[in-house]
This record gives sequence, structure tokens and C-alpha cells, in this order.
Amino acid sequence: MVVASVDNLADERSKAQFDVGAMKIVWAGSKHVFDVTDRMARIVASDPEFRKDNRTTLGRKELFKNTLRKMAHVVKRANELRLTEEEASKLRFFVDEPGYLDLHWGMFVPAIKGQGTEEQQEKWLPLASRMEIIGCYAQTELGHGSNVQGLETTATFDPKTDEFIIHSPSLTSYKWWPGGLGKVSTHVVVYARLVSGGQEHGIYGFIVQLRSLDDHTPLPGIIIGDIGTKFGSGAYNTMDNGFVCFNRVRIPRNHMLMRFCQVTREGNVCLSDVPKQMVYGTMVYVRQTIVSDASWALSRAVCIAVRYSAIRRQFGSQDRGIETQVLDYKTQQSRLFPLLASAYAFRFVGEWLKWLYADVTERLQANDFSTLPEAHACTAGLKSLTTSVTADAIEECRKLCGGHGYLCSSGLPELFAVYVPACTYEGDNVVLLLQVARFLVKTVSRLAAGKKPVGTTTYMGNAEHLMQCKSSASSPEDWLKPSVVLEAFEARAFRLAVACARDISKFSTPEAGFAELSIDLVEAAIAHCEVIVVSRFIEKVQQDIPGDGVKEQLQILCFIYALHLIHKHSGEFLSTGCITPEQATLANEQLRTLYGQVRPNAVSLVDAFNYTDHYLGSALGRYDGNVYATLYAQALRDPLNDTVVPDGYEEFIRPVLKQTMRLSRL
Ligand SMILES: CCCCCCCCCCCCCCCCCCC/C=C/C(=O)SCCNC(=O)CCNC(=O)[C@H](O)C(C)(C)COP(=O)(O)OP(=O)(O)OC[C@H]1O[C@@H](n2cnc3c(N)ncnc32)[C@H](O)[C@@H]1OP(=O)(O)O
Ligand SMILES: Cc1cc2nc3c(=O)[nH]c(=O)nc-3n(C[C@H](O)[C@H](O)[C@H](O)COP(=O)(O)OP(=O)(O)OC[C@H]3O[C@@H](n4cnc5c(N)ncnc54)[C@H](O)[C@@H]3O)c2cc1C
Repeated sequence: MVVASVDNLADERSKAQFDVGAMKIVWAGSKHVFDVTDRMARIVASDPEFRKDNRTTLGRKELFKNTLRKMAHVVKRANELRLTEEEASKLRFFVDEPGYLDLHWGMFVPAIKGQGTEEQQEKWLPLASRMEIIGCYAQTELGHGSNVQGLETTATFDPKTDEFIIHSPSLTSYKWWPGGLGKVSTHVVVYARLVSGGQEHGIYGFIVQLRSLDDHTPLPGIIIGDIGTKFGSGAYNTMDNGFVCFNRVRIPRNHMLMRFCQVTREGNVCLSDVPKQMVYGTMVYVRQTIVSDASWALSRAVCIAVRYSAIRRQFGSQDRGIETQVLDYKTQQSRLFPLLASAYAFRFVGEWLKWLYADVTERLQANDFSTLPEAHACTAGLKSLTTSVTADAIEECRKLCGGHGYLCSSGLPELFAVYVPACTYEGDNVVLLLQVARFLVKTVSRLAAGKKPVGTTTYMGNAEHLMQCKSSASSPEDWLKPSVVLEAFEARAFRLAVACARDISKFSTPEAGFAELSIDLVEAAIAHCEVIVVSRFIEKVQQDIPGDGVKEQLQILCFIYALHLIHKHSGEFLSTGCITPEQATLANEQLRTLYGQVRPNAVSLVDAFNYTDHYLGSALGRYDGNVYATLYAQALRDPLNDTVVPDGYEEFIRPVLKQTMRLSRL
């Protein structure tokens, strides 16, 4: 009997039809980013303090303390090595477990930068940058998360003392979920209803000190703790998501973040001349980072599943000879290669979104708010699309690895458990898609009023054509024409959006129509987001891309991405009349051909992610392919194998056996 050997991966690598080194640079974004990423990944992988293979076996307290140690080590190494911000955040990234540093640097600091006045930034940012204080972001409450305007916590101005009184009026108003709040943070940006002169003025951020800087005990009026163990072993349980109740806690007036709204000494509320949604700016920033990060989580799962599928052999042999690599099965390819293509697609759309975010930020600084609605729709929609696909894909990769995928040592259960809340935090994915839909319906009605759409909705300007066009695809090869693919995607998205707008107008009020048609609206929003991803991918592969065969591989992946979506949503493409059933069949035929073209390159395409074995954290995804020996070694290290005869034998196994013996003698 021939068993799978580690040589499988070497064989696979020898088949690559492209320059893997050049693809690594394309994946990273530039040579500079590649170098930084590679160096930081190696520093983490070689440091025993960052060991993570025991995480799923630790109890909550041990796990949390372990994370505190690692976060402190990140700060220490960043200082010792004099890392730049870019390097430090990569180093932290490869440590690969949620911790309070993320909320401090990822939300607390951006909230102050985005919503604080210059004076406030001068006061708080140096303290935060030196980590003399540790902060978090407390918006969500026990009773309200998605509906920010429904928050109950109040910040009432007291003109007698020149202070705000932060108060939680009910159990449902307790802040609930903020990461870093439960046990670590000394400070928080709390979102609360501003009340002055007996009137409410909307939701704003307030900096509140939570704990003593001397002994870390909660300050008077503050009841605070961790909200409890979360889904999965290890996973997000490294984070102290917390609750806090404020019992009339007083803070100085200048602790309100006052960039967009000022409260004077007398209690007058002065709104600056900017859209009130600017208060939501930190969420827009984080949503954009979540889109960039989706491709990392997705590519990691795909890397594990592709390598293991090349190692794993089942069936297909006569006379107990060598069996077939499961990667050779078309069904395996049809489940796996679209995910590989999606990883590349999300990488490129993430880079583009970073650009869009930088652009809108620059405009906002110059008081140009014109692109804010589009930036909100893009960040919300792409956050929703990429995280939903990634979470589902991680679970699919687990199944693609058969039984071994269910072992923690595959790395996939924990990756799923740690990733899946991304579908909820920073905005529930359905709630965010409804925001996109609202934007689309508005765009369609503006179109009817003769206004030209811009940005990612520019394609809708071609309204007449998009409503009438019929796809010209008459052979499988036609589905390799960017114009044919794009036209189908744009027509489907536009027709769905127009149908929603038309149907809404039949209801007594737009609100009633929007509520009743929300299922269709979500589908229209997804279709629009897919236009963005497909068109960015097409744009990317039309650029000059250095490296032998690199562009060709990316073109193959681009068409797999697009055509698998046509297959997945064939109902919509057909019912909107964008393509015919025959054309759908041709697209499928082309897809099958493309799978065959990816097959010899699959392992090298995941090697291009350049992941260390430490980061992958998977016996199945190891670079050297030594899967079975690693699975066995890790099984032997399980705490249950510490003793040959288990704890509990005397108490619970022996009596049962004795009882059985007695029964058999009867
Ligand atoms: C030395 C060591 C160094 C180490 C370095 C380490 C570095 C580490 C860095 C790590 C960085 C990583 C950071 C990532 C960490 C991620 C962890 C996750 C933590 C999670 C946090 C959270 O979840 S925070 C809470 C998030 N909450 C939400 O997202 C709530 C969702 N709800 C909403 O956003 C809103 O309520 C709403 C949008 C759904 C509805 O709002 P509202 O009721 O006001 O609006 P309407 O629907 O009526 O719309 C009105 C109008 O406003 C427009 N609009 C809405 N939102 C926005 C917006 N954000 N921007 C612009 N415009 C907006 C909307 O479209 C409407 O417009 P109209 O024109 O009127 O139609
Ligand atoms: C791991 C994790 C970390 C978090 N970290 C933070 C943090 O640091 N700071 C912070 O402030 N918050 C944090 N949160 C909270 C998070 O932002 C909220 O959970 C999120 O915004 C969703 O809100 P919700 O829980 O109220 O969900 P809900 O809105 O109650 O959603 C429940 C269901 O209702 C549906 N629904 C809700 N509204 C609508 C609607 N209008 N139309 C159709 N369907 C609807 C949703 O789709 C969902 O299916 C975190 C959450 C998690 C899971």
C-alpha cells in the first residue's frame, strides 16, 4: 500500500506555470510591504513567547492571562526593535489572537483623532500613543447595537459644575460587548445621548476614565466586568469583551469629543456645519480595515485546504496502488477554487477600498462631503459581502478537509470561531446591506431626475442599455471577455435596483415599501457589491503585472471569481433576463475549463500568500506537507493523553465494568 508522502507538495510546486516570487509581491501589494510583512511574520514565528498551539486547551483565565502576556510582549518588542507603526501593526497581526491592543489602536485612538478637537487630540493622543492610558470603544448596549440612534446611555450637562453626568438609566442601557472593556481598559470613548438644557441633541462620544491608574480598581459609580465566555475554544475568548454601568459618573465638559458639536460653558449646543453622520466615522474606518483583513482569513483557510487536498488521497486506484489526490476531483475543485479566487478578489478590492477611504478622508478635511454617502455604502457593503463569504468559506474549507478538518489541530475550527463574529461586529451584515440598498434606491431615483451617477454607481448612467441589453456570449470562450462579464453583472445589479425602486413606489410610504421589500433590497445590494469586486479584479488584471505567468494566473482566477458568481446567482441572472439558460451553461463549461487550468498551479497560488507555519497554525496546511506525522504528534500532546489510564477510571469506569461483570454472571 503506497501512502501519501510529503513529496506531494514538492511535486505540486514543480508544476507551477508562473513566478511564485513575483506573485508574492502582487499579493503583498509592493516589494516594501512584502519585506515588512515577511520580516514581522518571521519574528513572531521564531519567538517562543508567541507560541499558540496550546490555546484551545487552556481554560478562560489562563487563556486571558496568556494573551495579556503576549500583548505586553508585543509592546516590548515593538519598543526594543524601534518598529515603525506599519511594522508594529504587522507584528501584532501575526501574533494572531484578539486582544485589547486592537481596540486601543484600532478604535479608541481613531475615535479621538476623528472626533476630537485639535486641543483634545493634543491632550489625549500622546497619552494613548505612549500607552499611559489604555482605551476602548463603547457604543453597543445590552438592549441596542444596530440601532445607534436608540442608545439609552445619557450624558447630561450640568452647568453648575461644568460637567457631564454619564448615566445608565436601565439594565438595557448597560454598555455590553466592547472589547478590552471587561478587565483591561483604563479609559473608554462612550457613546451617549447628549442632554443639555433639558433637551436631547443626539449621540456623541465622551471620554470616561474607568479604572484607577494606581491600582486598576473601578472608579466610583462604575460597575464593570467581562460579559462571559464566547463561542469556540480559544478563539475570541482571549478578549475581555465587557459590560459597564455608569451611575451618574461626572466628567469634565471638555471630555466630550467636540469636533462636530460643541457644548459651551453655559450649556449651549453648537453644531458645526458638517453631516451628523461624521460621528459614525470610526465605524467607517474600521469597516474598511475589516475588508482588507477578510482576504487574510480567507486565504489562510484556503491555503490549509489546498495543501491538504494535494496530500490527501482517496479512491481511484486498482490493486491497492496509489490513490487519487482529492484535489483532482472536480467537485473538490468546484468548491475550493472559487474560494481561492475570492481570496485574490478580496485582496484587490481591499487595496482599492483603502484608496477610497484615503480619498474621502482628504476630501472631508477640505470640507467636501460629497463622496461620504458613497464611502459609507462601499465600506458597509464590502464589509458585509467579504465577511459573510469568508466566514462561510472557512467552514467550507473545514468540510473540504474531511474528518481531520474537525480537529482543532487543523486550525480551522478556531479560525472559524474567531472570524465569524466579523459578520456581526462593526454592523450586522444584513443591516449594512440595507444601508447599501438605501443608497442604491436613492441613486436610481436621482437618475430618474436626470442626475448623473458617479463613483461606483457610474455604470448606472448607462441606464437604457443596461435595462435592455442581452448578453452576446455564444461560446464558452466569450465568457473570457471582460466586457461580456461586466455587462452581465452591471445589468443584473441595475435591473434588481430599478425593480426595488419601482416596487417601493407602489406602497403608501417609502418606509413601508422599504420594510416590505427588504429581502429584495438585500439581494440588490449584494449584486451591486459584486459589481464592485468584479470590476476591481478586472481592472487589476488589465494592468501591467511583472513576473512570468503571473498575469495569466490572475486572469484565470478573475474569471473563476466572476463565473462562479454567475453560477451561484443564476436565478437572478436568468430572471432579470441578463443571460439565457444556454449562456449559463456556456459559462459553466468555461468554469470547468478554468478549474483545470488552476489545478497545476493551486499549491503555488497558496504559497504566494507567504504564510509561515506559525501563522497558519495547522497540521494540515504545513508547508512541508508532513500532515500525518504532525497530526499524530499533536494527538499525543493532547492533555487527555497525559496519562494512559484516564483520570476518573477508578470512580467511573471500574464500577461500570464491575457492574457489567455482575450482570453477565447472572
Ligand atoms: C506598540 C504596539 C503597537 C501595536 C499596534 C497594534 C495595532 C492594532 C491595530 C488593529 C486595528 C484593527 C481594528 C479592528 C478591530 C476590530 C475589532 C472589532 C470590534 C468591534 C467593534 C464594534 O462592533 S463597535 C460598534 C459597531 N456598531 C455598529 O456598527 C452599529 C451599526 N449601526 C449603524 O451604523 C447605524 O445605526 C445605521 C447605519 C445602521 C443606521 O443609522 P441611522 O439610524 O443614523 O441612520 P439611517 O439609516 O436613518 O441613515 C441616516 C443617513 O445616514 C447615513 N449614514 C449612516 N451611517 C453612516 C456612516 N457611517 N457614514 C456616513 N453616512 C451614514 C445613511 O446612509 C443615511 O443617509 P441618507 O442620505 O439619509 O439616506
Ligand atoms: C466579538 C464582538 C466584538 C464586539 N466589539 C464591540 C466593541 O468593541 N464595541 C462596541 O460598541 N460593540 C462591539 N460589539 C457589538 C456589535 O457591534 C453589535 O453586536 C453589532 O453592531 C450588532 O448589533 P446587535 O448585537 O444589536 O444585533 P441586532 O441588531 O440585535 O441583530 C439581531 C438580528 O436582527 C436583525 N436586524 C436588526 N435590525 C434589523 C433591521 N433594521 N432590518 C432587518 N434586520 C435587522 C439582524 O440582521 C440580526 O439578524 C461586538 C460584538 C461582537 C460579537
